[in-house]
Amino acid sequence: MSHIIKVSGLGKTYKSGFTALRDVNLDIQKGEIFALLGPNGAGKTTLISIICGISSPTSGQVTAHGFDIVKDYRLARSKIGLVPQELSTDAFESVWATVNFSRGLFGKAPNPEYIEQLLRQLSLWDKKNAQMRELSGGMKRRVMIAKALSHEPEILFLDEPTAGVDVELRRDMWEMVRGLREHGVTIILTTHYIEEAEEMADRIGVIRQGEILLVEEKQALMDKLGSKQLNLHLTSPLTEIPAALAEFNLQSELEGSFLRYSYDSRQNGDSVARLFRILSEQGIGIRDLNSSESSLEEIFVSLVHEETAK
Ligand SMILES: Nc1ncnc2c1ncn2[C@@H]1O[C@H](COP(=O)(O)OP(=O)(O)OP(=O)(O)O)[C@@H](O)[C@H]1O
Repeated sequence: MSHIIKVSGLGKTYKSGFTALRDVNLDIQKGEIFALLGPNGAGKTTLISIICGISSPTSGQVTAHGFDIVKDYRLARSKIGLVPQELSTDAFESVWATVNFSRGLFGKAPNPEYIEQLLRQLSLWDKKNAQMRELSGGMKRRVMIAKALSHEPEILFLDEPTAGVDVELRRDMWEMVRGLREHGVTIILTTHYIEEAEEMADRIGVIRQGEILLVEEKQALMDKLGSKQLNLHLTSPLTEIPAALAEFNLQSELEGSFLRYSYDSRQNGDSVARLFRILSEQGIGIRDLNSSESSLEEIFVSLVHEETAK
């Protein structure tokens, strides 16, 4: 896959003197769903605002579809749709009018067929003549997405798309975003919800205090999520781990009175049962046991915490 957005050495210091982004480097691949995770104030909106040309960078460079977002602003911006955090529309405008108006803002010729297809895809077609004030919160959000896609961009930014949205609607949104991806749109979303990133993203980026801490395939993070530890408290300490147990890569702790077995909970098959069988064959008694696992949430919290402690 080739990249559709390239962020290089991006820095942002606001007029107040506050540095919101430091040396951010990020490639977004064409056709992916990328989730940017980070606590409040981490710099997510600042980063999106710079890529979308709303705010200017202090240093570094961003290209969208090969166009520099400062030097070739119009061309770069024409490739991007943005759904901001706050919903802002004219209450008395119809859905049809407001979406067509957004398209016009990009200097694009009217294309009623495209707008119809868009509204159908977002399950808004039967509301096309409704005024914005007559719509539910979820429908308003979908109109914001239709507005963002009205000029046929290839990249869609969703800033906190499901903040304050109920569980059912959140699932609908996820479904819809997946549908957009199937239509070839590259999607970058920011979220506070780990679950949302787990559910939706191909890759996850974590940002904290203006710095990107990690960018990883979701699957790789899920593999960490699947990692489990089984801690065995033995009846009597072992001086060494018997060769018969070598396949388990056990760690011996507290002078042999504890054994720790780390395994992938999704691919472990019957390894725990086998471990117990061999322990019993070897005459190794177990006084007590417990197991623990790491979740994406824990990985995220510990990453963010580590940085705070620095
Ligand atoms: N115009 C501004 N002038 C000075 N500081 C600003 C300005 N806009 C944002 N900041 C600061 O920059 C930091 C990053 O803000 P930003 O809105 O990018 O964070 P965020 O990750 O989007 O947060 P949230 O999850 O709360 O939306 C914050 O500390 C914020 O106070």
